Amino acid sequence: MKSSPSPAASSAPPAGPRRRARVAEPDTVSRVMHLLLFIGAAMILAVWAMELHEGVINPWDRWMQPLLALVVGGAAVLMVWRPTLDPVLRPLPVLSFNLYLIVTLHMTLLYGSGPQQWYQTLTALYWVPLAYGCGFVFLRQRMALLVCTFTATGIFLPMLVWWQRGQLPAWTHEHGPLLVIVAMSHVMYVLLLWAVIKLRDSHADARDSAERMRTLAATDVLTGLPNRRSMLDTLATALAESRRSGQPLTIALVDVDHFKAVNDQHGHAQGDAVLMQIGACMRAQLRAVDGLARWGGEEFLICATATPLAAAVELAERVRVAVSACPMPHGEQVTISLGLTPCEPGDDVDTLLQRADHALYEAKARGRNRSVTRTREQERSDAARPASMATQGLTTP
Ligand SMILES: Nc1nc2c(ncn2[C@@H]2O[C@H](COP(=O)(O)OP(=O)(O)OP(=O)(O)O)[C@@H](O)[C@H]2O)c(=O)[nH]1
Repeated sequence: MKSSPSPAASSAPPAGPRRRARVAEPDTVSRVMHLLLFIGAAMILAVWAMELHEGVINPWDRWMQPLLALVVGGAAVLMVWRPTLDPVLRPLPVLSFNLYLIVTLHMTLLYGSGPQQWYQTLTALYWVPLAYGCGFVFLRQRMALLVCTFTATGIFLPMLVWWQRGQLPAWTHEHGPLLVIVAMSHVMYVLLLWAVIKLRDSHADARDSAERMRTLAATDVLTGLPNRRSMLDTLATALAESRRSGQPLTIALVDVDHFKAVNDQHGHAQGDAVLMQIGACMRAQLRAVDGLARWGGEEFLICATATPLAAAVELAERVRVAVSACPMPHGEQVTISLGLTPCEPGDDVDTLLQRADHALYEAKARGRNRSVTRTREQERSDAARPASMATQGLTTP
């Protein structure tokens, strides 16, 4: 046993509040998208009603706009009603909106006339950047880029060709350059949106890998349990919480008995497998709220929150019996020793660990495969007496 109270405990950073994942949950994203679709459908209907009321609506928009509102709103309703349909239906409103804009623009140019033709062309062109934005919000990056390119080409190419061929009689010489400028601005919109989405994705990637690094830094590679650094944070938090709420807190330092012999007789790889099995076996005996960490080497630490010493002794016994009954990869029984100590007024992480270590030392000294408790009172009276008369903690079995 190489057990020592943690000098690192005092220098450990105080446990900070757990960071909340900043990446939005998928259902939050979906909810926002559904809301956007409902607002979109309402706006299309509002535009339709206004144009109808003002008498500036095209004959084809009389039915195309309500149809578009129906598709957009209907898709939103279906997505809310059946969330599994969400990924399938997501492209539908975007594609319909883009397609509608292409069709209404061309219909306007082919069948509209006079100033109304210009009004309709311009109003449709105003909405196109919104269609690009929807593409990047609702679709995957590549798909969005494809849809936007298709929409921009579908809108501007025929217009430029028709203008070039003089097939747009109401258009003067200036309309051509104007059209080219608008087309260029649309290319810029799409590129800008694409850059923003790229940036957002790379930020999300950076956040994910930072999160992964944090998890790795707090996890023991062999057992998958929290490591010593993480447990020091947990202890500091649990101690502060215990002081604040007055709830009891007990910790137990656990050491595998004669583990060196396992390594020596069965090899280091089997030793590793035994440690993993012990970790899993102990974790299965604890409540989810209890902390269990690989403290180092063949040592583990249990942090039993809201647990008085008497209950922790029962818990330690349960863990000890479970480990000794647990089938091990090398086919032999393995036992553990535990040193328990309750959190008492005036304790900090260091004093707590020190007492647990003393208790563990005593468990080893008394023959191993047992748990021993140690309180502050015992520490004080031991300090006051000669070593030969030191009091002994509660011990099992
Ligand atoms: N396989 C393996 N062995 C480890 C690991 N970490 C520490 N050990 C071994 O654990 C053994 C601990 O031995 P000791 O400290 O002498 O204690 P022990 O043999 O368990 O005896 P007691 O604790 O006194 O019962 C050493 O042989 C270490 O090499 C590990 O990650 N994997």
